[in-house]
Amino acid sequence: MTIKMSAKNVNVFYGTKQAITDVSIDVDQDEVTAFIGPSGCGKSTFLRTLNRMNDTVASAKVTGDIRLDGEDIYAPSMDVVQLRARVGMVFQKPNPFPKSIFENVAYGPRIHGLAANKTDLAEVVEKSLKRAGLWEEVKDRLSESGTALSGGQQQRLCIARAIAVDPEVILMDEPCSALDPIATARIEELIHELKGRYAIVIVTHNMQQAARVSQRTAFFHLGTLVEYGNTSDIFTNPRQERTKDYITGRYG
Ligand SMILES: Nc1ncnc2c1ncn2[C@@H]1O[C@H](COP(=O)(O)OP(=O)(O)OP(=O)(O)O)[C@@H](O)[C@H]1O
Repeated sequence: MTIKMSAKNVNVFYGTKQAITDVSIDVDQDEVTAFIGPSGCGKSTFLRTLNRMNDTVASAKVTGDIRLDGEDIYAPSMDVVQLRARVGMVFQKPNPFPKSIFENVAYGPRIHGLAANKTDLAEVVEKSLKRAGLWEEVKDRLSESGTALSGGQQQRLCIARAIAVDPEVILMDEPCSALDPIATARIEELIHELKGRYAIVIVTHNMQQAARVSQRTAFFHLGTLVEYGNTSDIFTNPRQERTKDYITGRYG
């Protein structure tokens, strides 16, 4: 295992309420990691600690140690804008900007100074849309609004937008929950294609999806990490009773 991100003894509080208790986990560079668990167990909260999205919630407080390639992402010297480019995020509901398809993808590389000129920028946009599996569908209408695309296309546009700034890690928070089965299958295929190039962490409610897309699975319950291991072991031979109860549908 090549560790890309490492979290140690992480706690998250919303005001006085503790949402995550003492979670330690390593995220593999080359594999897809799934976070599963019943509603409210803290999957999204923990995911958001990995690129400091919790900073945007006034009541949220994070303690513990989280590292990206060994670098403390909560260090005062860490540039959070830069961090969120390195650790990109795709949300539950596709959220393209109300701008053209081209601009949705070009925005990040432009503000991060990743393209020297217009030609360069157009290349980055094309490469990102290709990598997100959307290019063929949109290449003739790049100036149309991103919000006019179908839900599944919008989600792939959001993935292209994350890819455009050349991230190292992509966090996906239930990326298919607003999509139909065909659009969902397309995103799952895409996750397979992106694996290896980016470390990927996906939160999902859907255990079949976790089993299909991930190689590592973390099971959360009541704000704690109950079990973390190879996806095949978690689903066929869990060590913890609570994991077994969850995957056999006894609760959740
Ligand atoms: N902004 C917030 N302010 C206060 N409490 C919050 C906030 N966000 C989440 N929580 C609480 O933290 C706990 C964990 O929530 P979180 O959304 O991380 O769980 P989850 O496992 O992702 O759930 P779901 O699958 O339903 O999205 C819950 O009790 C939730 O009510």
